[in-house]
Amino acid sequence: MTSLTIRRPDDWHLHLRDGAMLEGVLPYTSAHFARAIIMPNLVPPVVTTADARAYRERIMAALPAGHAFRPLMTLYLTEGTSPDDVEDGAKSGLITAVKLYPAGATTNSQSGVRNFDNAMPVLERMAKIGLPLCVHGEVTSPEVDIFDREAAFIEAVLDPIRRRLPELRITMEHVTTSDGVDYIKQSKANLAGTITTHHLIINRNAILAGGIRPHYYCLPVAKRESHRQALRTAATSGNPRFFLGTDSAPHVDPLKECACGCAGCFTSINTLSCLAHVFEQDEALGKLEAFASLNGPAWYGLAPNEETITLTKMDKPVDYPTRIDTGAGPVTVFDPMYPLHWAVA
Ligand SMILES: NC(=O)N[C@@H](CC(=O)O)C(=O)O
Ligand SMILES: [Zn+2]
Ligand SMILES: [Zn+2]
Repeated sequence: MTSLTIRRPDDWHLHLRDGAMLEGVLPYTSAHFARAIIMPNLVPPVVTTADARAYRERIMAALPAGHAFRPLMTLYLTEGTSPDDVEDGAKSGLITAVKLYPAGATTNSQSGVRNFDNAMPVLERMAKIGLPLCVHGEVTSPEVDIFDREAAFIEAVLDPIRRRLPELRITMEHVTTSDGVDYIKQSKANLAGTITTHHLIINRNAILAGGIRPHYYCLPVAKRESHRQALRTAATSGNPRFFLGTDSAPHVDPLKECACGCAGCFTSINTLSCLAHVFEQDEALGKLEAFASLNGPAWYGLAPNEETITLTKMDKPVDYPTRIDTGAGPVTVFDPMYPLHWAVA
């Protein structure tokens, strides 16, 4: 197959940041994607419906002329979040989900949840009104090995929350382990998972073997090869519980290439080329539309996009920049370590 037309995709987990970085990265997402779930981990975080409304306006102001793009806003769950504010935001149509960061788990998560009991009133309200919870699923205890933090989270936090509130709809974000895949597959209802582009492509060797490569460092950290294989199988299976959340998370190069570099891979520019490559390799190009364009909207109760995009396989590799220049500084583009031949027409 040399050309593939699918419904226009959506990105169900995206970091756009703010200010000059927002202006620099948004056009790459809005060029290909119709909608995206916008992560609220700004500094300070997007905590209230008023914060989300103001952030949405800044995103719309940064949108290039002629791009149709709908940001789906989220609220950053804190122990002080008001259930009424969440319900108002959801009922007004502004808020699509609430995001749970265990405090200290990842970039700008200091204001996240420490004691899950304190978040229960909000979670109960969300279960009542059918508003999904997106979770960064890693425990933060220093005793737990960083490669085990996702599996530990499922047992220590996610499963207990689901037992307490079975009606709560939960999106397990950026699943990186076979434990996560199995847990989602086994659950009867109200649980789905997003998978990033980069976790389908790299395992932990990319970060550590032959030299330390900070641009492959993200959270949850990439795991061993068997986990990557499990993610590939899940993504290319067509199972409606799994869909694309790129977790494209730009940081300027000086903050990645230093003694204590930030976590995050910037993939929005070449995600669709990477995905077409991955799905073709696994003889599953016919399932790409389900993963990128159908399963996500179905989970969030939205219609799939009517417009389409066409991916074409070129003889010569597509020329992506190594890095882009934003007003905030240079940002290195995710390198899949092989040439990409699929291009978005
Ligand atoms: N994925 C990452 O490595 N980083 C994200 C935060 C997150 O999604 O955990 C970021 O905001 O930089
Ligand atoms: Zn995360
Ligand atoms: Zn993220």
